[in-house]
Amino acid sequence: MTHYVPVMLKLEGRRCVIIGGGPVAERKAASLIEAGAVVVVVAPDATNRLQSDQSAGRLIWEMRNYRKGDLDGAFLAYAATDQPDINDAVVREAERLGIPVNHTGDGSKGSFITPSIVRRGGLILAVSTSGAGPGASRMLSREIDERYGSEYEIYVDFLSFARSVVKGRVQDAGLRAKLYKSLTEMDILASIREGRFHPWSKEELDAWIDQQREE
Ligand SMILES: C[C@@]1(CC(=O)O)c2cc3[nH]c(cc4nc(cc5[nH]c(cc(n2)[C@H]1CCC(=O)O)[C@@](C)(CC(=O)O)[C@@H]5CCC(=O)O)C(CC(=O)O)=C4CCC(=O)O)c(CCC(=O)O)c3CC(=O)O
Ligand SMILES: NC(=O)C1=CN([C@@H]2O[C@H](COP(=O)(O)OP(=O)(O)OC[C@H]3O[C@@H](n4cnc5c(N)ncnc54)[C@H](O)[C@@H]3O)[C@@H](O)[C@H]2O)C=CC1
Repeated sequence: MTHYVPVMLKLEGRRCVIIGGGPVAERKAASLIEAGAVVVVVAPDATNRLQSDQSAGRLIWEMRNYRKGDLDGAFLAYAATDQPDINDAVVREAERLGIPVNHTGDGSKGSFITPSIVRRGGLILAVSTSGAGPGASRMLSREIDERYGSEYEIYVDFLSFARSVVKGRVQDAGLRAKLYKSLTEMDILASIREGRFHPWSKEELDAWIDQQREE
């Protein structure tokens, strides 16, 4: 089995090209749109959702068959047609251009695959079976969805705010490490769950940093 390496891509403003306009293309497009990517769909027909996304200006739909050159300038590519030969040709073009490509009809032919995802704000929990069983990935992520509630979004927001203040204020790497460690050790999640948590103000954080500095 392929040993995949998960990465987190920042796609805002980047051109992502999907060849194909069926339900699978629709699913990939939805997550790219959410990320603020410049989404281009090339297909002679498209699902209702893709069409409404095009009408609303959320994606560009080239209403025609794939042709070589469609991946020019792309940061990421998806081969999502129901035609194995076409999907293979898209992968060949992407490989030639050095663009990461997802082959939706046979994951092992592309250079990346898509996990099933649960999001809680900045927290992302991704599940993949390395292509072995997409349905199983979906099932597992539904279990995760039930297990991890909205408190994680508040928690991650808090961490993001607290760490950015620490980063801006504390030059000493040793003290920064100590502060990060105590942030992770505080039982913030429990206090959010019990309704005891209130987001810290900048002043409260500053006071906490000063207190930790002295200890
Ligand atoms: C390799 C991969 C390539 C890629 O697309 O990146 C791939 C490939 C294939 N999927 C197939 C079928 C199905 N895929 C789903 C669903 C999802 N598939 C996704 C990812 C991946 N699918 C990548 C590997 C993920 C991993 O590592 O586990 C998810 C997680 C993410 C997403 O697509 O966004 C999304 C769930 C999103 C969610 O809801 O959370 C369902 C279930 C359903 O639709 O309800 C079925 C039917 C049931 C079944 O077959 O299990 C087939 C057979 C086609 C055929 O034979 O006709 C292939 C081709 C092959 O086998 O390679
Ligand atoms: N990766 C995944 O999660 C899954 C993958 N699949 C596989 O993904 C493929 C696509 O699935 P669906 O979206 O359900 O298929 P679909 O048959 O509904 O849609 C195929 C799309 O490809 C377009 N197309 C066909 N020839 C084309 C060409 N030459 N150039 C551009 N577009 C072209 C069609 O117009 C249509 O929009 C299938 O091969 C299926 O085996 C299926 C289920 C899940």
